[in-house]
Amino acid sequence: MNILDKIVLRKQQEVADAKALVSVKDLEQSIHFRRTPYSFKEFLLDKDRTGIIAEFKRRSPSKGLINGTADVAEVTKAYNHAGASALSVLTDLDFFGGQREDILAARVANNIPILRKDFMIDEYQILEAKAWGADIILLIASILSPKEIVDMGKLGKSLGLNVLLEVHNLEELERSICPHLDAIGVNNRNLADFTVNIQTSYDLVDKIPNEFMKVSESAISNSTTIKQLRLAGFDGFLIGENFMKTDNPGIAIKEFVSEID
Ligand SMILES: O=P(O)(O)OC[C@@H](O)[C@@H](O)c1c[nH]c2ccccc12
Repeated sequence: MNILDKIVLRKQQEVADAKALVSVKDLEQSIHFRRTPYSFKEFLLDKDRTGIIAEFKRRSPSKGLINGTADVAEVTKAYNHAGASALSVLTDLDFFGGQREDILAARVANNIPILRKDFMIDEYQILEAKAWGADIILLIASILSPKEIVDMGKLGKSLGLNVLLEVHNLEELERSICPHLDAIGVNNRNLADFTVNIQTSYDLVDKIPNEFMKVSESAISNSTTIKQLRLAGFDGFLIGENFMKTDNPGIAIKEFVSEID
C-alpha cells in the first residue's frame, strides 16, 4: 500500500469518529458557519499581494518533523503581513501534525483567505471546514472520482467556499475538471511516492482553461522559480516547507518576498 492509500484509509476512520462526536447540526451552529468566506480570486489577483499561499505545516510523511515549535497564530500573521495572498493550514493530525484548533487560531488572527489543507473524502469535512472558519477547500483528484468532485465542489460553492482542485498529471486534469471549481493547483509532488518535479507545472499550465485561477504547489524554494512560474501563467504559489523548516518562518517569508518584487 502506498502512503496515499494509507492516509485515505486512516482518514475514513477519522471522519467516522468525528461524525459520531459532532453532529452536522452542531457544525451548522458554529459562529463561523454564518460568515461569508473571503473571495480567493480577489486576494490572489490583488496586485498589492504576492500570489503566495503560505502554508503552516509541522510535519509531513516525506520529511518527518519540519517544525515542532512554531506558533500558528504568530506564523500566519507574519505570512499575512509579508504579503501572502492566502494561508494554507494543515488539519490532518496523524501524518502532518495539524488539527482543527490550528485553523481556528489562524482564523481569529487573520483577515485573508484560509485553505483547509486536508484529504477531503466526505462531504462532512466540507461542513467542518466552513464551521472552523476556512474559506477554501482542497479536492485532490487522485483520491476522488469525477462524480465526487462534482458533488463536493457543488456543496462547497453552495456554502460560499472557494474550491481548489489539485491535479498531478493531464489525465487527472481532464477527468476531473468541472464548473464547480475556482482554481486548479498543479502539485509538483507526486503524493504516492513523494518525488518532486517543477516541470509538472510547466507541462500542465496551458492545459488549464483560463477561466480558472492557476496555482503551482510544492517544492518551490526560490524567488527565481516564482518569476518563471508567473511568466508561464500561474497566479498562485503554494509554499510550505521552505518557510516552515526555518527557525522563524515569518522572517523567512519576508526575505523571500523581498526578492520577488
Ligand atoms: O512544503 P512544500 O513543498 O512547499 O509544499 C506545500 C504544499 O504544496 C504541500 O504541502 C501539499 C500539496 N498538496 C497537498 C495535499 C495534502 C497535503 C499536503 C499537500
